[in-house]
Amino acid sequence: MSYSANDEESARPEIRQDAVVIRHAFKTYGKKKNALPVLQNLNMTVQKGTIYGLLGASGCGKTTLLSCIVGRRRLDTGEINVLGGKPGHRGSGVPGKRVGYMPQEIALYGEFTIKETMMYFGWIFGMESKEIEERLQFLLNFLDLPSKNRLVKNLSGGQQRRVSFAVALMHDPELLILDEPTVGVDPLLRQSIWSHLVHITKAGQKTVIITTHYIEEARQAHCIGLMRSGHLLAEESPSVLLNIYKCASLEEVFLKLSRIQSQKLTDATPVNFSNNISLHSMGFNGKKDKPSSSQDNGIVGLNFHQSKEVLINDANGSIYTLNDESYTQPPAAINKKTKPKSEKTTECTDLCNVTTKGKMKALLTKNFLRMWRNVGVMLFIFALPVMQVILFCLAIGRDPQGLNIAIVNGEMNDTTTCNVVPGCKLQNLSCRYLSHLNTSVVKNYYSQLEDAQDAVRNGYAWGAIYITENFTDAFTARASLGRDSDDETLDQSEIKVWLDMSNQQIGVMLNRDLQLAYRDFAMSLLSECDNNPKLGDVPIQFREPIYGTMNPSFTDFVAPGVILTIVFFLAVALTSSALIIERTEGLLDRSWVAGVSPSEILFSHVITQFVVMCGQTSLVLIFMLVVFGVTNNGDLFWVIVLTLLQGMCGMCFGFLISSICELERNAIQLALGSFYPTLLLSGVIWPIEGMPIVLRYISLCLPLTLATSSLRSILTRGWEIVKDEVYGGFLATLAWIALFLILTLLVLRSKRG
Ligand SMILES: Nc1ncnc2c1ncn2[C@@H]1O[C@H](COP(=O)(O)OP(=O)(O)OP(=O)(O)O)[C@@H](O)[C@H]1O
Repeated sequence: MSYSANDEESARPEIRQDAVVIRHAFKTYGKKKNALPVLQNLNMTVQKGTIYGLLGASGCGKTTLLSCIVGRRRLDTGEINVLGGKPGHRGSGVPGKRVGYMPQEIALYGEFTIKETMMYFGWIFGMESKEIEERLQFLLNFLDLPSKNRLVKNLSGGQQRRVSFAVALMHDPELLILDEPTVGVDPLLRQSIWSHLVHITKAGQKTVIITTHYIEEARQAHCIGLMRSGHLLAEESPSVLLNIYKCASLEEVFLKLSRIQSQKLTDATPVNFSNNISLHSMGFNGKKDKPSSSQDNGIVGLNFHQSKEVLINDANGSIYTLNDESYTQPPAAINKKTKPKSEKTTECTDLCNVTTKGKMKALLTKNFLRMWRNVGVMLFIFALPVMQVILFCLAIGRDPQGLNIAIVNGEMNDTTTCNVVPGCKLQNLSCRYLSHLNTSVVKNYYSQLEDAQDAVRNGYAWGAIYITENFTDAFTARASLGRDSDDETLDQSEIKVWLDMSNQQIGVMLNRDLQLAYRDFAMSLLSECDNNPKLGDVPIQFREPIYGTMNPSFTDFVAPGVILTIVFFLAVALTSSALIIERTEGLLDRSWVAGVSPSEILFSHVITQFVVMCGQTSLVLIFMLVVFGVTNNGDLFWVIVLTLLQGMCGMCFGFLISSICELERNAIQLALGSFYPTLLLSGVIWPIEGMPIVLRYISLCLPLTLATSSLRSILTRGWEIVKDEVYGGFLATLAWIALFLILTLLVLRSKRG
């Protein structure tokens, strides 16, 4: 036998306080000018201690209305009063623990067990673990849930909905808002859910607003709001509705009212339906609402009765209208004193405000537990920076080896032997020169210049070298005659080179090596003959450099930027979808309604990701500086601090992306899209001094640029923090962190409203 709220009707006190009062509510999504409002001049009154069934076709605005009641969204215009306060206002307790909200989507963490789910929400509501355990046991039995240790993702759809329902019931809230809780639930359990709702409202302290597509089950509600296209067509107790419309089912009532509304829209004239009962006509002052301008324009508002209505003022002060003799029962839900109370909440005591500490405990546990449950992903997250550093150090900055050179040496008897004559012997000087070419070069001998050049043309060699058959004589004559040397002597004493300069790095390196080989050759010869190798050297003396080494490596130049880029973009990757995943699964909404603020959510993610980032930063620095021996002449402390700060900066940038983007793929595109411009413009792989002046200024405005040059100065120059180029990088990074955080909070707040 069904247990109906209306069975309790007679036992109820007639005058009740209002739990929810909404007046003249308008709400539009998107651009207000062109869009049709989702809520249109909607009035609603939910009495305390009742079940209010909100019924209506899909898309009529039920969820929107509920989200305004729980403070998740704001009305464009109109007034809303929930539990004596305005939702979203400090001290109202809404959103917060006064409300239990079950959204339409499952909105649960799939990788949590039922118990962990309850613990998370229980802590957010400020409950003690023991209290949560007790409540959990009751809910497991009541909702016929499987073992509390089962993972939510492994439950059936119906079981997941029941867990979601259990979360809403967890803290025994004053106002329970349930968006289709009985979808996918078997009839027996559906009945027991309704019985429970009737039971908890019996004492008059708890209020339930419930939406359902099973219209008939709403017969058990104390009051029903029939909604269509953003209007409330009727707001009455089920028995009164059936009585007035002389229908056998609520479904019929709804169809009848819908037809009337459609007809009115077509006729653009007021419709007086047969019995002329005012179903919903009271304003805050207990008088009939003045027809709104929309009604004047022929859009149906709340009042179907435009005329012939009789206002009844009963002995209890309740006001209702009646023109139907068959109507005997006074409407239970109409209260004369429906004016919303002052925004200052009267009932929400300090107990309503759960401390940030409790919520942070819940949020941090949740974040770390999620990581732990995805341990494979976490291992990858730590392995990734190590792989990147190893690949960078192995693949970048080393001199190319095994470069083929095609050599035609006219002084050699055949193409296979080139005898170096040691000491001060002026014989086979070409071979002596070639012996100074370093080991990165592979010498291939050819007899004809044409063949050597063809080898370069066909990609078999990076350069062709041609030495004449009189090279030694001509070279010796040139050295002894000096300015008196004739052109032929000068020409014959030259080593002629044709390089493949299509690869700038290899071409420049071969150019350098060929010239260095000549310097070594000349110095060794003169040291043998004149005992003074300096005569053979170029007359520019490079003394020991003030910073760096005589042979600087490209790795040392790029490493600071690479360290920061790896840490920055790993943090971006880690955080750029963090909020989106929660938002798309409805979890963020649920946490907000439970009373968690955007800053608490953001802060909990910052702490969690910071821990991960510390691990990543340590690994990057250990592999860069210790394993691969990248130069560090500075203070390791400041290197660590700057790297961590850059990680923080990347993390905050990720949060900003995450808060802006609705879809994960958009966030990924934005994160990836920002990678290359940042890498190219931040002076990581090329000095910004080489950029056009405009780009240079743009470069200085990027988060990595000043930090990179700061870290480079610490590592290679060993500069202290007091140097402006060094602390400039720290200050710029801090400024970026602050900017990203502020923007994220602003975006989150605006989306919450
Ligand atoms: N975030 C949003 N942005 C734009 N339009 C939205 C948004 N949320 C809802 N709407 C639109 O507002 C209207 C009402 O949606 P709402 O979800 O409130 O309906 P509903 O009555 O709860 O539907 P259902 O019973 O199917 O859940 C729909 O036309 C929907 O497309």
